Amino acid sequence: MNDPGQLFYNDDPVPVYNGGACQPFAFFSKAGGEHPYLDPAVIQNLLNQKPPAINARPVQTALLSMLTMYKKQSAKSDLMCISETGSGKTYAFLLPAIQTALKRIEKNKGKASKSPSVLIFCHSQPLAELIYANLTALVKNTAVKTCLVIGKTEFIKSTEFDIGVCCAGRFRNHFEGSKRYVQIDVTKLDLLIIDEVDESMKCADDFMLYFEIRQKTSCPAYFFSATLDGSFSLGDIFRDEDCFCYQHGELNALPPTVIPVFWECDRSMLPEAYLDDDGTVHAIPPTQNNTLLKCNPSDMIFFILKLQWDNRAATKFIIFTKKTVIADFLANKLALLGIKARSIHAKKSAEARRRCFEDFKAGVYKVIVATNQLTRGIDVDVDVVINYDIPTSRTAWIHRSGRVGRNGKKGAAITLVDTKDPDYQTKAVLREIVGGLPPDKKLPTFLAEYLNL
Ligand SMILES: Nc1ncnc2c1ncn2[C@@H]1O[C@H](COP(=O)(O)OP(=O)(O)OP(=O)(O)O)[C@@H](O)[C@H]1O
Repeated sequence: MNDPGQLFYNDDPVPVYNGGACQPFAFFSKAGGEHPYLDPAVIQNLLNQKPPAINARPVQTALLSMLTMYKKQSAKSDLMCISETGSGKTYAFLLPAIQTALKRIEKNKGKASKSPSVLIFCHSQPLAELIYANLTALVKNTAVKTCLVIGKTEFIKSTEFDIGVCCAGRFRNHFEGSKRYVQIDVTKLDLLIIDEVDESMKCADDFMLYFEIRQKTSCPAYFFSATLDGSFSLGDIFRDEDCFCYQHGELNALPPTVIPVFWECDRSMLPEAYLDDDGTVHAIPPTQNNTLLKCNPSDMIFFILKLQWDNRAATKFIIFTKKTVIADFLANKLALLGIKARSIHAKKSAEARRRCFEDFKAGVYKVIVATNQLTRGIDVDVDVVINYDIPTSRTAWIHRSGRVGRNGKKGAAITLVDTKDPDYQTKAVLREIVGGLPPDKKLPTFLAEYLNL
């Protein structure tokens, strides 16, 4: 977290306020003094967060520096911002978004704008809901009007808002407009923000929408992600002739706060953990020096949870799996074994997801079983991530595992590996995952043998 990262303007490294005597952005609140960029109400809202945001994270310092030290250039230029999972990118783009909207409101002398000043796009509804919750908390007691434009909600009736948080599919209806859908005018946009850019650009329809928006406006666009693996095209959407880039941490790697762990499982083994007729849990605790012996993956998860709880090592867990049906199966199996768990995936409503997160925060459930839809951007306080299966790409594994080790806190990411899995693709992804680990990371023997390393 002490590493300030590096800001570039047209490939040249440029300094940011990162320490020494001159650090107006290291703190959001300077006792007795006005912040050089942020509105006092927004600062108060940052301080009211739980826990309060008092110090700016490096990515936030860099962006605020860019907007003030290089005001003329940043008024026109795009930004590509790559910073590790959990490093604070959400506030890093929300703060400029809010200030941009406030500037428009001031220019309009408080009169409502007929079209948005800032649009923030992200690839999934749960992420949009989370960003929107952060946004509404930060604009409290300001004149900024916000709007959530995502599927499975009512169509918006008015375009008189300043900042919209959107998913491309629903936004398309309002972009084109019709008798049924009010049309959002993007020609007056002041700032376009695309979060999880590498994921968003992989979908052809989303890509086309961003392309069309960029054709209609000359405003700057900011792109954010923790990964950028080259498996997608930025096309003309990122205007790289005059641009800023920021990077914090190693590209496409886990932050050092995440400890990756690999455990061997065997899908063909019969269940060992079961509940008998009188409700007693029978489990053969397969441990040896605190390491689990091989068993089937759902039992493995039960034993991992027990081991961690018995040793008071961790309290809250998120388990990832590729399939909705497996997420439901695992949550049910854990519940049968007396562990309160909830599954959360695309087939659940926004309201069910919101309740699940609230209950999880309150400690009603200690375990969430999620699908890939929750892989990116989701910020819940967990100690351990368990990868029940190997995801479809190394970047997905980084994002899944990056749900721990956030905001400077340490956490473990356990990946279950079935060495009998015949799927060539899974093995190839695992090889990429292992290849991207720090060179001094010691691999368990079973994994090194399985991958012929
Ligand atoms: N300045 C700050 N002070 C205190 N907490 C902060 C600060 N900035 C961010 N946080 C907290 O750190 C956590 C991680 O931030 P955030 O979700 O923005 O990370 P991210 O970089 O977007 O991660 P990901 O790539 O996984 O989406 C959040 O809980 C957020 O509230």
